[in-house]
Amino acid sequence: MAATSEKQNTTKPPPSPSPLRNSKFCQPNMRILISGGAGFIGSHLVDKLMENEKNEVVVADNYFTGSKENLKKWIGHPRFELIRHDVTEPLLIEVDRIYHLACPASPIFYKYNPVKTIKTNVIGTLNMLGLAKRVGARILLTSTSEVYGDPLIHPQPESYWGNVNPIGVRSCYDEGKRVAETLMFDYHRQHGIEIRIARIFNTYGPRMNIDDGRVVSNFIAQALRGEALTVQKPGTQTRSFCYVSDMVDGLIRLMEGNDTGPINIGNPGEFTMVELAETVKELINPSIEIKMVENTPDDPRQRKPDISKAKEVLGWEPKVKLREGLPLMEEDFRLRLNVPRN
Ligand SMILES: O=c1ccn([C@@H]2O[C@H](COP(=O)(O)OP(=O)(O)O[C@H]3OC[C@@H](O)[C@H](O)[C@H]3O)[C@@H](O)[C@H]2O)c(=O)[nH]1
Repeated sequence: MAATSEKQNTTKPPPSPSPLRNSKFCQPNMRILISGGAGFIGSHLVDKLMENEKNEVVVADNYFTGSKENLKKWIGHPRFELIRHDVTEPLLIEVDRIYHLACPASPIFYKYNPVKTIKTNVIGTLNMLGLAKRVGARILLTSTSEVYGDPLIHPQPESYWGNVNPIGVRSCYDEGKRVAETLMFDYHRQHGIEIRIARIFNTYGPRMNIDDGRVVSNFIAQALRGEALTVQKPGTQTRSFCYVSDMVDGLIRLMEGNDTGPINIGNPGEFTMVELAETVKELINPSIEIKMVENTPDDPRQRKPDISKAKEVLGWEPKVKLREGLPLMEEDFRLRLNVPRN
């Protein structure tokens, strides 16, 4: 008997959040939850989704790394709602879509309280999946390129299983996101939940926290303050940087497309950290120094997305080159650091 009802569960379409969704006479808006919507990528996603008048956007954020400041233009808007909420606690609301972004993403912040980071990834994702199951919502998880660890295959396709240290200082994040991906697929297979998984590669743009600790924000803030750019050794390690508007475009395409993923969303332009420092120096402050400093354990030596799948399945590829995106971020940092252009 139990086996039969379990089998039925996998074939049954997920429940509709409300009878109104199927009504001929009422055309309700699409209600979208964004966990972590007050953060850097989340707030840009809010801006884009709010452009569509058929969308109602609900943000749940605990403000650990996000801030109300990022959403100030929407506070009070009739189609927008902001809830102070930590995803490690259950949330009961009716929504059609869930973008599950909540988790500190900068290594400094996710390593600050690793137990909390893993709880956010595991219990937070369970709670969001529980909500998706109850109300029949489609859920997108923002996973990470860190699931590939220190990759031995380059560039990284989605089929690569990764090279991750399970007991290292980064594992609260990379193993946490790997478990989150597992949970997504288990809920999909076991309960028929509609899932989407994006593997986000390094992303930059306006609204990154000034003291976020990640490399692009560090270098821009240092260049504007006239401080030396701190390249962590050896400086030959590579990353590929995606501008935030391209990232948001990729996430929305993935959510509204038909493929579960995982799909890499990132810019394949690859730079060493020395090259990045030289570019920031040239564009923002040619008189500053570049200094080599100690690195942290398990820093991946190379990272570049293979985006063939995103191109084929989503018709997506990034448009903004690093040399175009850096000045846009510089403008925002100048305003916030109060360093006007001479
Ligand atoms: O001041 C700095 C900061 C960082 N770095 C180097 O820059 C590289 C990138 O470091 P970041 O801290 O920006 O980001 P990481 O690539 O380590 O992690 C990121 O990966 C992808 C996302 O999921 C996350 O946002 C984040 O975890 C590293 O090699 C690091 O050693 C510097 O050279 N100088």
